[in-house]
Amino acid sequence: MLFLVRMDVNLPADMPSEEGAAIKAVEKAYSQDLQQQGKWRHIWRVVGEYSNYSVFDAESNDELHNMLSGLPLFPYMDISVTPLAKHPSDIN
Ligand SMILES: O=C(O)CC1=CCC(=O)O1
Repeated sequence: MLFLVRMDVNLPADMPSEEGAAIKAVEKAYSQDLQQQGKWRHIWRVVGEYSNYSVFDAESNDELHNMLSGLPLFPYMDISVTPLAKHPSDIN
């Protein structure tokens, strides 16, 4: 099952830069592990925003929730999820 996910990141203004950099490094490793597993199919930066659009391939809502809630930046994110279905005009 494919899901379009938008993540808007809001780090606290008073978070020390070293702490922010450390969380971002762990976030990157977490994301790249899921990408290597084929679970996190796409990640695109939203131009001009600290946001991304991603496509996840999860077997269930619960699996997607576990992946998203495990993000190191999860406490600092607003996340919206759109389930995707096959379009009847898709030739693939
Ligand atoms: O930078 C972002 O959009 C947040 C994020 C998600 C995965 C990652 O590596 O960064």
